[in-house]
Amino acid sequence: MLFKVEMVVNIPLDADPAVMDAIKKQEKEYSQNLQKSGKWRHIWRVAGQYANVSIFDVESNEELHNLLLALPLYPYMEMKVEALCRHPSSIREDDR
Ligand SMILES: O=C(O)CC1=CCC(=O)O1
Repeated sequence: MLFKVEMVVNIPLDADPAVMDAIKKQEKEYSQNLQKSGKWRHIWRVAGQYANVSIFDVESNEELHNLLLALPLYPYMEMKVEALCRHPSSIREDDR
C-alpha cells in the first residue's frame, strides 16, 4: 500500500540546540534504515520549507501509523497522509 506523507517540522524557538541535533541524528538514521528496507520509498525536501514529501510502501494503515509515530521528530511534526493507487498511465511496474 502506497501513501504520500507530507511532514512539516516545527521546532520551538526555545528548544535546546544540542538536544535537537541529537534527535535529528536519530531521525536520519531511522529514516535511512526504512529507506534501505524499501518501506520509505522516496523523500524530498520541499524547497524553502522545513518540510518533506515522502512516499511509503507498507502492508497496512496500522503499519504506517506505527512507523510515523516512532519518528524521533514526531512530537515536532505536523503530518498529512494520503492513500495512493496506481495511475492507469504509469509505466512503472512497481507502482501498485
Ligand atoms: O528534515 C525533515 O524533513 C524531517 C525528516 C524526516 C526524515 C528525516 O531524515 O528528516
